[in-house]
Amino acid sequence: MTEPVLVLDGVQKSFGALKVTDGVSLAVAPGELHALIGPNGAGKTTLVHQISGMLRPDTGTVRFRGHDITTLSPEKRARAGLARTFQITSTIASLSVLENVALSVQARAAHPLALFRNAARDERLNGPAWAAIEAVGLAERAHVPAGRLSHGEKRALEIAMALTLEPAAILLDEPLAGVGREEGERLISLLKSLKGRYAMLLVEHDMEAVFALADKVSVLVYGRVIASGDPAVVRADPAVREAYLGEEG
Ligand SMILES: Nc1ncnc2c1ncn2[C@@H]1O[C@H](COP(=O)(O)OP(=O)(O)OP(=O)(O)O)[C@@H](O)[C@H]1O
Repeated sequence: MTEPVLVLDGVQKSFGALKVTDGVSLAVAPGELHALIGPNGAGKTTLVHQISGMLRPDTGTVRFRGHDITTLSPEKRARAGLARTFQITSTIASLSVLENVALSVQARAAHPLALFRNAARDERLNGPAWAAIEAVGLAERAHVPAGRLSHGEKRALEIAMALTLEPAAILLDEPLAGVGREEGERLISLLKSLKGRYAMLLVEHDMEAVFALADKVSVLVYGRVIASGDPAVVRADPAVREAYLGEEG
C-alpha cells in the first residue's frame, strides 16, 4: 500500500472554550485530490492553518512525507514541499506573471538577493517559471502585470507559484470563491490536470466542483470529521445530508 503523503492524527485546536478542530484525523494519498467540506464555521480554515503551520495544534500531530512537521514553521513546510495557495503566496500587482513566478522560483532556490530585479531574465529561474506558467495555461498572459489579471487568472497564477515549490502536496483554500462560472470551469479543468501528480487538499463550498474533482471527500462538522471516503458514498450518507448537503437543497 502506498504511504499517505499527509497524515493528521487527532488534531485539536481550541479558541477559549470553543473546540474548533476536535480531534481531526485524515490522510491524503500521493496524487489524491481530497476535498474537505463542511458548513460555515465548521473549522476548515483553522484546520488548513494547522496543516500549513500558521497555527499550532493544542494536541495531535501533522505528518508530511513520513516526518512529524507539527512544530515546523510555514516556510520550512513550504520548502519541504507542502505548498499552500492564496493565503501565503502573495502576488505583486505591478510585476508581470512571469516576474511573479520567477520570484517564487528564486525564493525556493534561495538565490542571492542581488538577482531580485532580474528574476525574470535569469535563465535558471526562467525555465522553471515558464514550465509552471504553461502548466496552468497562462503562457499567453506571461507579460501582463498580475494586477490586470481576472480573478480566475490570479488564482491560476497563485497555483503556478505553488508549483514552483515542486510540491508533494498543495493546500487549496476555496480556489473558486469569487470566480465566475466560465473561469470556474477553467480552474476546475486546471485542477483536474494536476490530479495524480500532486496530492491536493481542497477546501471548497462549490459542491458541483467538489464532486467533479474529488477522489475522496471528508466532511467536517463542528470540528469533527463525520464522514470520509468515496464521494458517492459520502454524498449518500444520511448524517452528511442532514448536517450539510441537505442545506444545499
Ligand atoms: N483566531 C480565532 N479566535 C477565535 N475564534 C476563531 C479564530 N479563528 C476561527 N475562530 C472560530 O472558529 C470557528 C471555525 O472557523 P473557521 O474559519 O475555521 O471555519 P470554516 O469552516 O473555515 O468556515 P467558512 O466555511 O465560513 O470559511 C468559527 O466559529 C470562528 O469564529
